[in-house]
Amino acid sequence: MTCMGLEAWYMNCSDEDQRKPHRLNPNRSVSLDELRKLGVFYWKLNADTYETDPELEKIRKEQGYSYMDIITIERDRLPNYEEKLKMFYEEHLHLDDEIRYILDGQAYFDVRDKEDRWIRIAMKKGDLITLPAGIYHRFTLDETNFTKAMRLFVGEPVWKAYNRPADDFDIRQKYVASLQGSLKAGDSLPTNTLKPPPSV
Ligand SMILES: CSCCC(=O)/C(O)=C/O
Ligand SMILES: [Fe+2]
Repeated sequence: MTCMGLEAWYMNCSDEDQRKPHRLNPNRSVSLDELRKLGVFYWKLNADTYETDPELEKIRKEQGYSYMDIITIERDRLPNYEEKLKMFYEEHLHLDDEIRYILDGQAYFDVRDKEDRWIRIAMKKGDLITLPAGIYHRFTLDETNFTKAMRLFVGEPVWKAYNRPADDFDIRQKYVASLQGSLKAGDSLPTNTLKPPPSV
């Protein structure tokens, strides 16, 4: 299913090249609503005007995304390309939200659903996505082997990734509790569940 430009689906378990789509047969698509329930949020923007885009400015202000840089992921442009791609595709979590805006090219983010199944999210130019702190996920280029992405962060960026298993982290436990709707009074929610974007 295509939803305002974002397409996501459940993955098969084949050992084929990670850059292939890995769709089930028949395909089983995942809606924006289902992604939102996992704490994954999405905006569609005009990447051609990202330097002056008031809509991006508004999101950054509202969500507190004070930091930004741009990463180009391509064999001859990214230092230690192979090593980094391998690292990005290891299943991991972060202690903070991961916020990425695709300025050019395309790529996949994979996230685990509540039953620990992989969902593949196809990111295209103009897609801005936020993955909540504590969600297990990974990233890969697709068969076009190129993407340019803006990385956004609240405050000073922390890129540290914790590979699975990382279940003992407080943020992981809070994330899992938020999925089950069992947060206790006084617990803080993963950031994005507090600040959902307007519907797109
Ligand atoms: C598109 S930025 C590279 C991927 C990355 O930083 C990360 O943490 C993937 O999960
Ligand atoms: Fe990550």
